[in-house]
Amino acid sequence: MTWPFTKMHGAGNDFIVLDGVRSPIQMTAARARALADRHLGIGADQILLVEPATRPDADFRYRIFNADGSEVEHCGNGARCFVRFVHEQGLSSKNPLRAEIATGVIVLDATADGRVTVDMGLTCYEPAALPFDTTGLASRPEHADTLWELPLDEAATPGGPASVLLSLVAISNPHAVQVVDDVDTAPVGRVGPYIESHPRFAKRVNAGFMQVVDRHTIRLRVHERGAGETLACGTGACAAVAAGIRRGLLDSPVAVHTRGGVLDIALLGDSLRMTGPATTVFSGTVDVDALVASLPAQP
Ligand SMILES: N[C@@H](CCC[C@H](N)C(=O)O)C(=O)O
Repeated sequence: MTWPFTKMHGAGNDFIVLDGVRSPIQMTAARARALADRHLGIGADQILLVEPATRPDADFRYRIFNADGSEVEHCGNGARCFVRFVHEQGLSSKNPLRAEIATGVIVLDATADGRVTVDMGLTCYEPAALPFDTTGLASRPEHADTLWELPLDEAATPGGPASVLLSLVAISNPHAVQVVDDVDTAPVGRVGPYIESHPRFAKRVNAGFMQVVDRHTIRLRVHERGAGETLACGTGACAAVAAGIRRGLLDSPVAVHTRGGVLDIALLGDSLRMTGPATTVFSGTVDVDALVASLPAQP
């Protein structure tokens, strides 16, 4: 099965984008893993699949698969690349576009300066929305936010703090955000995977580490569920800004400095708007089943 693909990135968060409109694509976890493999495949943080919409109020359906093969609810940087892909491939010239994601419809607007603005859709701060099991945990109110104190395993943080204070945000997908003094020295590589797979998060979680620079500027690193640390995470940037505003640390708009570039986030009423770049890198074709067959069997 040979598929045409386009390699894209949004602030360094990289994607393989597939056109499931002109010919249907059967994505499986094994195919997504093989495509995303950085040594044996094409390499990507996520696979994006553009399909015909299944509801009348959307132009297309937009599906997202993490590098580990799991299908997820949302991807902010990917949403910007989705718009650029649809326009460049001639699938539609409409702007703004309405894209169906797992939890509803998001609105995407390619702006005159070559960037894309995404209205990110529903945001929820209830632990049950992630879901996160709060049984027996200490909580602390901070302005409009509730912080949850998650004990850390000594093995995950040798010599580090015994617990971490998390803001919980669901932007269709789940995020746990903590404030750190300096993102460069934050233990993202050790604590990120620990939080991602903590049993209290039944569907795992994206773990954000936010350094507040001033009331309109943060630095951010995100250990993404199913992909590891990425150069930028769009939904993670929105979650961090929402949490920072609710904690009384930030005011909208906020410039989010990631390792791959800057994302601009504004909170308008209840709605988070993210603006940032979307870049096409190259196109090609791939024999996906030959790729799957060439990979070592999973244990
Ligand atoms: N890179 C993304 C988020 C992709 C999905 C995430 N890893 C999850 O599992 O929820 C973004 O830009 O938002």
